[in-house]
Amino acid sequence: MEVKGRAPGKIILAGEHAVVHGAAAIAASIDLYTEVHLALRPSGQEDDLLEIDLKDMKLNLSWPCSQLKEVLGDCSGDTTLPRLCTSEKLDLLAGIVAEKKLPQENIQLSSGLCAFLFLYTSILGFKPGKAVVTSELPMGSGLGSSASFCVALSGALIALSEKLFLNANEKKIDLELVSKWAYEGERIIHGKPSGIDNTVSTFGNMIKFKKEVTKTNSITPVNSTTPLKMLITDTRVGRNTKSLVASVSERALRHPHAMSSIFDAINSISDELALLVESPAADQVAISEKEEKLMELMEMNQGLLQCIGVSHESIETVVRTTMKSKLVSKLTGAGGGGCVLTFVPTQLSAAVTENIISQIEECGFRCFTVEVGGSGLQVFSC
Ligand SMILES: Nc1ncnc2c1ncn2[C@@H]1O[C@H](COP(=O)(O)OP(=O)(O)OP(=O)(O)O)[C@@H](O)[C@H]1O
Ligand SMILES: C[C@@](O)(CCO)CC(=O)[O-]
Ligand SMILES: [Mg+2]
Repeated sequence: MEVKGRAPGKIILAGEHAVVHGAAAIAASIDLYTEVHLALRPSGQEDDLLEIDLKDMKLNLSWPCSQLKEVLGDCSGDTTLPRLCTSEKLDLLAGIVAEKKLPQENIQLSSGLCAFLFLYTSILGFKPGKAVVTSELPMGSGLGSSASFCVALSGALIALSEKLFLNANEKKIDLELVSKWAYEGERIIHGKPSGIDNTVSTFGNMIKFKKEVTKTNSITPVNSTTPLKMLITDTRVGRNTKSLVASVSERALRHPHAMSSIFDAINSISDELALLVESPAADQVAISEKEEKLMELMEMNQGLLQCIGVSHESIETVVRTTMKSKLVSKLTGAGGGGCVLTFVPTQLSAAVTENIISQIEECGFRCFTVEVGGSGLQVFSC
């Protein structure tokens, strides 16, 4: 029995980090995807294995199902009720992954492998199977690679469990359920995620997201009335979202009032950006005025992200370089390196755009454009 889950990466136009602390944020899916092909194997053999093949990293790992069962104990539960990976279980998972002695250059994969083992055993138990993972997204770069991995995996697992247990071959997949399971995977990778990344990777398009504590998260579609063209620069500076999110929380503990004011300001930027993106623009003059305001909001957000300590010298280099051409750039995702967005006005000529890309790439960075606001999770029977 085989299925494939395919989920997009994302950009955050405004509100990253502040969204973890209750502010609104605006995110959109992009047309770069992670795919997880999942196949169950006949069970009952002594050497039943659970295998993952990370094609892009040329890394193939497997664990005997009997070992997983012995170490993790009973993982069965109601797959319609996503549950937290406890710290005790995470320690057990980390131990199982550590036994594989990952090469140093792949050590950051540990959290992803823990998320894989947790989600697989929580949804399918200890059935032997193989996952083959491929991705177009740069890992650890702010484009939601972890969320697209968790969403594609959770979608494939739930589709397979429904085929298995409900004989529901073509049942429409419950996207809410997928997003909730993916969030539990993101908790392993991000530590304290807001939920925006797995939400936009699951549902696609563009959303305004606000994390709620006492009730379900507030998710509002944002319908852009004009095309949004973004140049993405990958600074190729690796970083770790979990540690960046933690550093912001620690700064908020040291400066509670100042940081709360910054989060409030970012909340207002997100609210204004959503209204602006949805506002009508009848002609090119109106479009240009709208784009000027959007760039101002992005510029203010970048300034506040620098305030909370998540910018980086490489990000500031892109900001300064594009500013020379009166363009605005802001980090996207957790920052600390990774990717930077540059808004491309509709009136900017291809020649000027190419010249700006050359200036940025002379700094050793990689530039590319993406389609903003495409589809979310797709699940295919194989
Ligand atoms: N295709 C993949 N296969 C396995 N693990 C992955 C994959 N993509 C991401 N991961 C896991 O997620 C980690 C990167 O997640 P992280 O949240 O730090 O960066 P990101 O999601 O790319 O950026 P951001 O969260 O800021 O958008 C990797 O180190 C790895 O553990
Ligand atoms: C930095 C952050 O706000 C976005 C990461 O893409 C973390 C989160 O919301 O989970
Ligand atoms: Mg992530």
